Amino acid sequence: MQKNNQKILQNCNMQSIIAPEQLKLKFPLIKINQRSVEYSQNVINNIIHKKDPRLLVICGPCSINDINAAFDYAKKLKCLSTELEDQLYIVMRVYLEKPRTITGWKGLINDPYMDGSGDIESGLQISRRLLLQLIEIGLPLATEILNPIFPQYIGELFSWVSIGARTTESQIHREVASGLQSAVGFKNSTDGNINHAINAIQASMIPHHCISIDQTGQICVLNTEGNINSHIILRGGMHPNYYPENIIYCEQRIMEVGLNPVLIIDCSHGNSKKDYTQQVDVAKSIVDQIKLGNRSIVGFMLESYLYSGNQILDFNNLSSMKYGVSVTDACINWEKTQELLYYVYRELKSILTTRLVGGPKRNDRK
Ligand SMILES: O=C[C@H](O)[C@H](O)COP(=O)(O)O
Ligand SMILES: C=C(OP(=O)(O)O)C(=O)O
Repeated sequence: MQKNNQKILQNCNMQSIIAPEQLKLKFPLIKINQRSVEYSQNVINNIIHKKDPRLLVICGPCSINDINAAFDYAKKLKCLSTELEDQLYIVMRVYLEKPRTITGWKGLINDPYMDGSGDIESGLQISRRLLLQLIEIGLPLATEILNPIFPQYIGELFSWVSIGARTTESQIHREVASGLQSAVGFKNSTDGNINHAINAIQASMIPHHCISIDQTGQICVLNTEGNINSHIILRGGMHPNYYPENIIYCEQRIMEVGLNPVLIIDCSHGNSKKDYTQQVDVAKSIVDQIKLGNRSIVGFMLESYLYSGNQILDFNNLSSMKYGVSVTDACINWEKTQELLYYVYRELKSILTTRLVGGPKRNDRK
């Protein structure tokens, strides 16, 4: 038997943490809320399969850095989502892990105190408690899965998940996706390549056998069932890829592998050329394309927070951080978000409900 802290890899030490079932005992998902997560997973799966004509809107801060700000944002989003729910199905972005291009803060789970101490056990506890509170408000939640073990702790709380541009090509992430009940969006790669995401969709649709941990924390083999709710997210790369010619190219590539095209457009990242204000133009282009008859776009993503822009995270001066301003990618503010979603709602009202009639159903392989 190895002792907990005995060095296995030479350049690290180890520390045990709480098992998933212990965390869930401390912060249980009560039956009524479990039903509401399952309900919203179903709604989203129906949108992906074009059985529900509403547009999926995944909207929220680039990362969750402050529980109170997340909560304030969620309350506003809930009111708006209730108002617009006959046309738009709004899901809150609750991103708790951040993949970094080189280095940087890796999110609430990995470093909850934002001081580099990396207290992951506290990160998991704080995150699970927050997620339960957000579900209690009545919002469906979305996240990016980065660490393949974390879904064992919090995975059942999300109604939609993403595999990011930096991990779409990873077999491990495709395996995780194949074991999830919720829809999974695979981002195109950071350079704009869409083939990795299309490969990932196909890989995640079939069953896999892979190593993970079980609810007791014991290492185990997972036998996954395959996920028929996988789809692509166009997030741009070296150039934006939300223009009609990009959409048509992507639809054709997806059809070539025998699937009906289902696309979500990320208005941020490469599509906004990293200028958060341009998210509005991307969303407006999506509206125009839908009005002109596009059937493959089923939703879009926005990076939005209470206040606009972003700020540099200074580990040594946390007290000077501004409330409700992103510490990772820049976001549009709440007022702009609201204005934009009202615009989308107004422009698409009466179009969305009819656009899917006779349209291709995603589920049927061609
Ligand atoms: O959405 C978030 C960022 O684009 C992603 O985490 C990469 O961030 P970085 O390039 O600042 O590391
Ligand atoms: C990291 C993100 O996106 P991408 O993987 O597209 O860079 C994100 O949406 O936070």
